[in-house]
Amino acid sequence: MATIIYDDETTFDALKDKTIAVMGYGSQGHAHARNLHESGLNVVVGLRKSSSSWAKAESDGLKVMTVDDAAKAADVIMILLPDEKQAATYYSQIEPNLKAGNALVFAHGFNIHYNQIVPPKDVDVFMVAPKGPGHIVRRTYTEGIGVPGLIAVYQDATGKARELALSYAKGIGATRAGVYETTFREETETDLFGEQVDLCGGLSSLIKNAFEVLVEAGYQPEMAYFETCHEVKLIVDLIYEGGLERMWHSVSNTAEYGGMTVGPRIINEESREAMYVALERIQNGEFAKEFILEGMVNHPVLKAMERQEKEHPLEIVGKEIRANIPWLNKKIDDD
Ligand SMILES: NC(=O)C1=CN([C@@H]2O[C@H](COP(=O)(O)OP(=O)(O)OC[C@H]3O[C@@H](n4cnc5c(N)ncnc54)[C@H](OP(=O)(O)O)[C@@H]3O)[C@@H](O)[C@H]2O)C=CC1
Ligand SMILES: CC(=O)[C@](C)(O)C(=O)O
Ligand SMILES: [Mg+2]
Ligand SMILES: [Mg+2]
Repeated sequence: MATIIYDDETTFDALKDKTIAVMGYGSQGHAHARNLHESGLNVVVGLRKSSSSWAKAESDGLKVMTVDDAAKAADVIMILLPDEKQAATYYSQIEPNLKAGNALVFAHGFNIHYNQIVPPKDVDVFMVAPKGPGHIVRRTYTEGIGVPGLIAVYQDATGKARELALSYAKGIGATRAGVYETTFREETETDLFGEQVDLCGGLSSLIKNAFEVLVEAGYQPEMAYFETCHEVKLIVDLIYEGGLERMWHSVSNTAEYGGMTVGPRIINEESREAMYVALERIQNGEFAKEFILEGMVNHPVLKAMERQEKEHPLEIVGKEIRANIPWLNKKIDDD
């Protein structure tokens, strides 16, 4: 079983005299930088000069510098750039500015685990990985709660890496929900598996296929949207709060019996085999290689798929429906 660390078992001591550079101000970057800053820690944000987030980070009260200057100024460097861009930026702007005893930090183990970044031996390398999207990391922090986090130490040059990781996790609010100890390998492989098979890939594919079947069978797209997409959140909220048990308790007996008998026929042995194939491609590095190469040629496949997805009837009708529900569709950056 995992070791879990909570808020009252941690302090800011390891970080209180350090400068933390948060590289990137995207989904995770804005959340880490703002939460650490509001936790009273010394934060600078590293961005490229052309970044549209530069002004935003400044208006959020943060000090912004180029990646190069932020790396120079910092003791602890958290890399929150897109995974496929980290290695190039690391070798050109971060590594030349690393000093012995600095710490290099990641929110996902991809670049270390798949050998894209090979840090010098005289720095700490560890991970603080929130188990949730950056915008939720930010929103929950402001609500006085947090998203659970993982920590892992890859390299402990100073003997302080674990303590630093826990202070950092406290600074972003993760210890409020509990921090779990893991390894770079375990985090990387399970995180990729989760987002491909279940959370992002599996779920979106389930929604789209169910929507298409209803529409192809002649039902109105609005009915199909509510049934296959909108209600997912309401059902997932119950599972999130109280497990499958609370969800089965809350739905009708009809839904419970129908769901329990038909569900396994939909996500079946064939799907399970596909899950094993996905896991194997993660474990043997094939997925990582495919994704890195895709990034090196400027994402032709990803861009095409994003365009196709935007044109999907589910997205068209969904947009119209959400526009009529005032509390939906607020800009994600509003939180
Ligand atoms: N998204 C999430 O919720 C989660 C992400 N993670 C991990 O966190 C890390 C960051 O991911 P995420 O937050 O999604 O990233 P985003 O794509 O949301 O943000 C990337 C940031 O990096 C900046 N950036 C991109 N290229 C460069 C460059 N060459 N030089 C300087 N800055 C650059 C972008 O700014 P601009 O383009 O304006 O210059 C932007 O601020 C990844 O390791 C990811 O796996 C972990 C858990 C969850
Ligand atoms: C939000 C999260 O944890 C993911 C799905 O792993 C990611 O965005 O990479
Ligand atoms: Mg994840
Ligand atoms: Mg991920």
